[in-house]
Amino acid sequence: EEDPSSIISRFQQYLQINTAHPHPHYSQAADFILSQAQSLSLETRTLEFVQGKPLIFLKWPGSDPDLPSILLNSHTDVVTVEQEKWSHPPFGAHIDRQGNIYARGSQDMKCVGMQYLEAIRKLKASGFQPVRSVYLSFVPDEEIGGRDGAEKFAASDAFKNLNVGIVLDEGLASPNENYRMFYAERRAWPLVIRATGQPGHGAKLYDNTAMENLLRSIESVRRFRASQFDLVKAGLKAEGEVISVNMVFLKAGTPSPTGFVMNLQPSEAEAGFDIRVPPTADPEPLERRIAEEWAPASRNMTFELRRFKQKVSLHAKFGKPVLNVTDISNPWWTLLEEAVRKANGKLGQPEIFPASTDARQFRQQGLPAIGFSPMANTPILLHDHDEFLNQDEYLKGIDVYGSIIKAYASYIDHTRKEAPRDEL
Ligand code: MET
Ligand SMILES: [Zn+2]
Ligand SMILES: [Zn+2]
Repeated sequence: EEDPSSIISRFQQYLQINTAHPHPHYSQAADFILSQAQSLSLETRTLEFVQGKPLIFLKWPGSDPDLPSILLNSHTDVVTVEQEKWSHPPFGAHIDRQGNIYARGSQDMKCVGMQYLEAIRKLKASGFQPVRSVYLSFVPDEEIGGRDGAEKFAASDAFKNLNVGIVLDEGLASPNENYRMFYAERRAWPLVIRATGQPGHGAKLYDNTAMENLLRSIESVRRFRASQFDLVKAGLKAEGEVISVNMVFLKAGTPSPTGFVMNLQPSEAEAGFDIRVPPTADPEPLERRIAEEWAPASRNMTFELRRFKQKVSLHAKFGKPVLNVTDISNPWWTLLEEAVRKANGKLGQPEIFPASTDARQFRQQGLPAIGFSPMANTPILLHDHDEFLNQDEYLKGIDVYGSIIKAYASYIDHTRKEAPRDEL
């Protein structure tokens, strides 16, 4: 058995590489991952769909190359930090007395990328041989939409040749003892609404100012937000099952240079919203609401709604939303549950991921993708200040992945042919 402190120190090394947007140090991360892969004798390949944005791709060959393979995906980038608001440097990976490791990416999701590798290290040391091939992808740009990362990867011939049968990707920390798992995710709909109006003296009361127009929209957005949030608060819906709307920026007017007098009413005002739409929601009423209530042309308003490219309508074909099947006919689900239990982990009910992640690129191809980050008894700190993960929780997660990878990589279905990919 390897000394846990060397395992933790490798995690710290990865965390210390600053891969925060807008200038992620991708080549440093790539070098680190490649050196880890070499120490594990994994086959390595670097794909660079866009220059400067390497995607590292590793293989542990299985004994039966005809069986669909396992893909363990993780992203190498992290979101930016407000450095001065952290108790410990965000790229220092400081460990405090309780064993909490502080770093941007400690939860989202450098933990997972390293846990895959550490689990493989342990399995190799134990003499385990996979039947199915196990692939690992370390992708760039997830936090900015994945266009130059997972999206191009999932569409590539390189990916098709892998004959992937199941994808694992990120989940979320769980404040209680149950790990969380996700079978689908909400869609991000970034929305900007703009109001224009007559400019004028700050002392004058008149109708149809840009600010008034924008404020009326914001009030309407807030009512809708509350209606959705109430469903969650009442326990009627889970977080991933409602539409969330949060105002994330406001821009209007010119602050007074002296601070004494602010007497200009601006002619333009705008607000930005992070909207997340569950796959179970009908997008049309929301689109109508945006056009008619939140940014009505009748109030001189315009809007920009950037919906991430969606090759397949979630409502296509079956007349009901296409989710990744969690029912018992999907063997990967049951295997995961058993494997987690074997490693002494507990699981909650499958959920819809309330944020968005690269898993959608694979799901859109009809592949089952499970979101899972083994962090129990951990506050949810992704994108927050002082993001941390406890070292014992991290080590436990390695054993959980060891158990999952073992189960997946040795799974042979004797009873029937493997389910074909969902036809989309
Ligand atoms: C649609 S891009 C997703 C970026 C990030 N993972 C988020 O959920 O905000
Ligand atoms: Zn993430
Ligand atoms: Zn994130």
